[in-house]
Amino acid sequence: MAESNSIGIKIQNLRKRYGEGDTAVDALKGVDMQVGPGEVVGLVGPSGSGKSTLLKCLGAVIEPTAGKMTLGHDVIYDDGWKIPDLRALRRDKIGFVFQAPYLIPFLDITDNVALLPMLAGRPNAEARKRALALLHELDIGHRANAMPSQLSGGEQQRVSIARALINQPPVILADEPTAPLDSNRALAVIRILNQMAQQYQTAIIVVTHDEKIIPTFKRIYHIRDGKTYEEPGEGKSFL
Ligand SMILES: Nc1ncnc2c1ncn2[C@@H]1O[C@H](COP(=O)(O)OP(=O)(O)OP(=O)(O)O)[C@@H](O)[C@H]1O
Repeated sequence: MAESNSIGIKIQNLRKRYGEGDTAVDALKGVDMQVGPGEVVGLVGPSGSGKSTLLKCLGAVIEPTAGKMTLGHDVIYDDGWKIPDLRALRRDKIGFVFQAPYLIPFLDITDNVALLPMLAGRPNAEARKRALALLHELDIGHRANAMPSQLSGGEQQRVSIARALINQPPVILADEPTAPLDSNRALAVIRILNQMAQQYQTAIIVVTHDEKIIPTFKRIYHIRDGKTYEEPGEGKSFL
């Protein structure tokens, strides 16, 4: 479990400029955001507002232009990367959940979840044991030997949440995780994300347009033209 004095995610005055000169695009114009351990917040905004750019910066997929980002206990960026091994950072400190589950079709779901710790050098048996325990927590342990194609879309998304949690990262970035799901399954995914956030003290950012889940957030960051604005959400029960 992440230690309790972790700050989750903190972003300060983050800027991202694509290109240079006349054709430069300022996609992030000084973004501030903070998500505590155990908290799930929504990030919503129109097309082109900077959502993907913000997630890619936070996920250490692209380099910001300026500002500061802290994940868990670590300042990862302060006008330059502060972590020498960005691959290890992405593998160990950040969980990703996407719109599509992107499971590996020729591995059973336990190996799909166990793959990251195996790649990090953990013994296979230990990684599979931990994966199985997580699959049980996500109510899908009874299908542990199934191949991804044998599962429904909602079940596959639960497997992808288990995969995001396997290294117990302080942060999970979820990009439209419920878009293809019907209302009940979308709310089930949000319920699971909230439970897991609490249980593992993970800070979770959910980028979404999904009207089915927006009322469930207690806090929402709106992003417009490269700037974020925080608002209380409705925090509706999703049980
Ligand atoms: N690689 C790039 N080079 C130049 N400009 C880019 C690049 N990627 C994004 N942009 C620009 O940065 C701005 C923010 O784009 P971004 O993809 O972050 O928005 P978004 O909110 O995720 O949009 P959508 O909801 O449509 O995916 C847009 O003006 C976009 O055209």
